[in-house]
Amino acid sequence: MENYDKFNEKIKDKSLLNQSLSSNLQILKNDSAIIDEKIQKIKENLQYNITQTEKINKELISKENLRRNLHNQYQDLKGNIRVFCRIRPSINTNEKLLSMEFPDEFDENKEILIKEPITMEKLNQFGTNPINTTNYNNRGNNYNSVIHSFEFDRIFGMDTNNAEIFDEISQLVKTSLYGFNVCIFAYGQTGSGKTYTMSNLKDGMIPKAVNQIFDTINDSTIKLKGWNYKIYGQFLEIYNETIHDLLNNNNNKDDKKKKLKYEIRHDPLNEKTIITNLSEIELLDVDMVNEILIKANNNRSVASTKSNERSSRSHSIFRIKIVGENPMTRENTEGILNLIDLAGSERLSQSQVTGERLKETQAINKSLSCLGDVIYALGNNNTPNGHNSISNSNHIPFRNSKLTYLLQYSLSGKSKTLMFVTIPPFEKNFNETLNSLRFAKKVNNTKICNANGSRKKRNE
Ligand SMILES: Nc1ncnc2c1ncn2[C@@H]1O[C@H](COP(=O)(O)OP(=O)(O)OP(=O)(O)O)[C@@H](O)[C@H]1O
Repeated sequence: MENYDKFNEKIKDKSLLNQSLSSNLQILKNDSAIIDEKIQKIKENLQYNITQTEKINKELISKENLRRNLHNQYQDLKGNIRVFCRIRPSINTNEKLLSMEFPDEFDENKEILIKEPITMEKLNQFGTNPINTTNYNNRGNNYNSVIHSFEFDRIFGMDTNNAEIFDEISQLVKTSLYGFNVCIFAYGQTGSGKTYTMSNLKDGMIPKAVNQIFDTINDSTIKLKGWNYKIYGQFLEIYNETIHDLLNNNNNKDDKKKKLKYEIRHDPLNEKTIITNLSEIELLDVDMVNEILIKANNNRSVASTKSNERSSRSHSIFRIKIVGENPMTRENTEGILNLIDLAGSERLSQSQVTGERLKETQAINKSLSCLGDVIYALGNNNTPNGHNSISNSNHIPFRNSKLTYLLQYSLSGKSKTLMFVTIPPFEKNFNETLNSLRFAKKVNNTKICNANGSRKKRNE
């Protein structure tokens, strides 16, 4: 009997335990249902957020593309080939100034008028019936003087400084961040201010352009949009149709011994160009550019006994490669900004020089006229979207000089070109000034496409 009671007691305990367990199980089941419900809600929220992020990313890409397209269209409207004329100031000299007239920067009219200095020879030549005349009062005498007129996109007078000039080209520099190739040339006779415009350490176009590129890529909005950029620099010289590396003095000294060859190689599929063996430096900040400019200048001096003469007789090209990557939008860009200080444009008569000087003269004459021919041919070969096309081109003579061959993909396709024609302010330089302006007029006088594809002819 006692055992029976104990047995009953145990059964009672177990049933109590069972009851407690099943009620706990029920609680757990309820909790689990609540947790499942919460997980489901979190999943739904997550899905909603993913969809929203995808939507925002798509909007971001399309807005970024729209912004880039608008920027590009704005640049297209200004023209794919632009020419700016810059007049150098007269410094510490009593040289007689050339008589020139041009509008101030706010004037719509962009014409420069240059009065031909009167010489007895000219007076005899033109007599009293010149083709293009005006009254020119010189020391009380009435002379008829020829006036030459040229029209450019901008004309900068003697008191314009480099910073004001850079303001005008800063938008163009920006297009290289968007994967465009840009060429900025300085063309003019020796001493007209090409190097001052391009490479002046304080505020030349090279340090200013690099400064702007760094400012833009370090801007927080660019980073927010997901873009990372790397910047690389090369500095080369083309002298007598031969390439020299201005960032590697050993190579220059040992060129012959080591037979290092700097050859231009094109990749037509990707429209990219490399120069074999040429040094390339990753630019990490703007201070590196000043070091590069000083180094390049020293290397130029090593290559020649008379450094000034060498700089006048060769083309120097600062090539900045801007590589952009956006993991958010899975986009990649690569743009090249070429800043080019051309050899002095003064035309030495080939009959008056011999030997090394004759070779130099022929090389400069050939490459500068080839540059003019190429730009002119490209200008007449625009596609309806305003881009120069090589594929549907009539023959464009890129191969006729190292300079144009090297710049083939930077002058055509998705590219922009700007030329500074620099002129000195003196009467004594009149003939060369006229030659420079005529060359620049040929470059500027190309048919260009505006954004809606219609063609207009300039400067007729
Ligand atoms: N806008 C300017 N303001 C002040 N000085 C200038 C300006 N332009 C040129 N110069 C000065 O005039 C001189 C000749 O200029 P620069 O060396 O730039 O000429 P260049 O055309 O590059 O000549 P080269 O073909 O020999 O290289 C230099 O002493 C330069 O500092």
